Amino acid sequence: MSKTISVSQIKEAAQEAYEQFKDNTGGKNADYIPYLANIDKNLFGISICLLDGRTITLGDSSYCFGIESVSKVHTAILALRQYGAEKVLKMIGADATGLPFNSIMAILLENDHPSTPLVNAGAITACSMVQPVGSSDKKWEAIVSNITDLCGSAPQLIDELYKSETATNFNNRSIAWLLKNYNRIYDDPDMSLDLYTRQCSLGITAEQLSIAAATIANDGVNPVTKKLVFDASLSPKITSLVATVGFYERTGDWLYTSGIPAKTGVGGGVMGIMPGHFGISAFAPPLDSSGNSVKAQLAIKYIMNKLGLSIFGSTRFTITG
Ligand SMILES: NC(=O)CC[C@H](N)C(=O)O
Repeated sequence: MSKTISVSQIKEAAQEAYEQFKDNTGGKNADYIPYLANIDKNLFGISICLLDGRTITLGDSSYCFGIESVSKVHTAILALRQYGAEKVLKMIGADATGLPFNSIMAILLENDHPSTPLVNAGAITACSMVQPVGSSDKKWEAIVSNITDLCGSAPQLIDELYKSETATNFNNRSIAWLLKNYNRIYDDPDMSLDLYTRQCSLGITAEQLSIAAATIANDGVNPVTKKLVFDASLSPKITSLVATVGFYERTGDWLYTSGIPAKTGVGGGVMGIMPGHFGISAFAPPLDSSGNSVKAQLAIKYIMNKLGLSIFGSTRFTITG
């Protein structure tokens, strides 16, 4: 089957989602990172980036919030760019853990690898892999420049968030050293943890995340800047990582109900990839018990279902207008 979807239908679906969920009061801000507990819980933005570079934005889509775990996708891409798909599979893995994002149990159960770059353990490992190994400053430059390429504009470090997170990241410190115990940290553990914490503290907008998602959906070419960010062969690898574990222990429920691979962060952002068609992002701080934004989930699900889209469906669709 094939069908055509117009840009105005996409805009209408996004507008309806925004209206329908903007007053939803479900969920609660992350409170284990003090900075996030104090963010205005009413913020809500949606952004869709089409592969011709146009963006459809609603609400607080240019509000700069903590990227948090969505950055795991970006740095996984950097590791893939620097090492290639096979080495990333060997050095980190590409499996679901079925457990919360910060699980120590997951490492103990799988001590042969940290499972995936999209949970805390694998993301800290990915930071340890970033080249040049041994230089914190140069590694940081590479991380920021990769995120800038993907988003088409630079993220801004939220210093208060970085301090807040550094002062409270005891669980992640245990993860870094446990990984060291299993020879799964490829640089200094404290430096790798600091890079991970800093990248989570980068401020980003929903619009920027939708552009990054569209770059993945567009085989590595940023649809806004037209820059080739990564080799096209990496796109399906990235999307498969996101599909497998983007919502941690709730990933199956998410894919089943939304039909789109997406990655969440405790800052309230969600970034979804519709390969060959668009990138979508929504942002709202209150989270469910797994650390996934309640309103962002509702909005993206609504848009996908309203448009009748799913990466698992056989319908081939074209966007027109
Ligand atoms: N799920 C998330 O967004 C978690 C990110 C956060 N920086 C942490 O490591 O706990």
